[in-house]
Amino acid sequence: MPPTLIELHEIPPELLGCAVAIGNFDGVHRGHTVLIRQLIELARRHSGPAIVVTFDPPPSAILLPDRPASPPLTPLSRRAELLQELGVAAVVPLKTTPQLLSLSAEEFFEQTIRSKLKASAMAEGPNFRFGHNRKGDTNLLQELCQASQIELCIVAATSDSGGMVSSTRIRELIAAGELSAANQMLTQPYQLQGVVQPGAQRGRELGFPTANLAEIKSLLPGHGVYAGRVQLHSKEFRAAINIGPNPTFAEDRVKVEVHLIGFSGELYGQELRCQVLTKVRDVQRFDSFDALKQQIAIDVTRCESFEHSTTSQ
Ligand SMILES: Cc1cc2nc3c(=O)[nH]c(=O)nc-3n(C[C@H](O)[C@H](O)[C@H](O)COP(=O)(O)O)c2cc1C
Ligand SMILES: Nc1ncnc2c1ncn2[C@@H]1O[C@H](COP(=O)(O)OP(=O)(O)O)[C@@H](O)[C@H]1O
Repeated sequence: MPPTLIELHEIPPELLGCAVAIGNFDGVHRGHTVLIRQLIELARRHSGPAIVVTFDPPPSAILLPDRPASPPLTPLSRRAELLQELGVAAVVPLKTTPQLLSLSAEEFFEQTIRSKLKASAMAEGPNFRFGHNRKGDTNLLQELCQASQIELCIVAATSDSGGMVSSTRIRELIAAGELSAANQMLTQPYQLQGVVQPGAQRGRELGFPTANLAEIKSLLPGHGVYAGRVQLHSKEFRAAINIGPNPTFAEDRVKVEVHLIGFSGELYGQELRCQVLTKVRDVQRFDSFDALKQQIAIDVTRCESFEHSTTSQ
């Protein structure tokens, strides 16, 4: 477990008296960044650390067991990493059990915020809900905090031209292949992490070997060819990524295939992190091996020259 992830029953004394934000923080988007900045300011004023309490798995996985759980934008370790980069001292993952979810809002506040963390301050968004059946809202939180002399800061939601910045909106955009729009809302470009496994060994014959990623624990973008970036051995490579089947070879299995532009070497078994920046085109069936090869060459040129721009946050 990375050092930023700390279990609630293992909180060291130096983390007590912290400023706390509670939530899923999936994706770690621009709205989360605004809230975390406020949290860090609170922590500074109270001379304590800034801590995020999150849920593993997300409560919806327990509350709606019949609905197939959509993979997260960020697995817990990535979420913790991004939050740490924003200045959070530790992330406390609460094991989401039916018992945890059956606690009333008051019990949850008493047990977690007051007794275990001895929080001095809290920051939450206006939609924050807590306790059994999501009964607790920001009004109740305000009352509980006041009674315990915990400073509470309700941070206004961040919006853009499409509405409120939210993990749900980002998830929908990613599933639809609209990575540029999704990335505008994220703190860092969307990342897939996986382990390179052998494929059909066709890529090298095409002149474009592709590292096939397995064990990906986050939401897959909709099928398509994407421009991306890979950090490998402290060097950055542009990448051309194919997410989807290989219809040219009548292969239906969905694969995530990453061609690292300008790299040669062996990647089997290695863990690879790949940022997915923008969609270049849909996956197509080509009439011949050569037609596919020609198109991939065009894709690679486009992906190589794609400049990812971030809005100032
Ligand atoms: C940039 C890029 C674009 C691709 N586009 C398509 C496509 O449109 N249709 C298709 O059938 N396969 C496409 N592929 C996938 C190739 O068919 C696949 O990489 C090749 O069959 C190698 O498979 P392997 O890694 O299992 O050996 C693309 C691959 C790359 C890298
Ligand atoms: N530029 C590159 N991009 C991706 N993989 C590469 C590259 N150069 C070499 N490789 C290696 O080649 C493998 C992919 O070759 P490929 O013929 O597509 O085989 P496979 O079907 O097993 O993926 C990768 O897993 C990696 O080990």
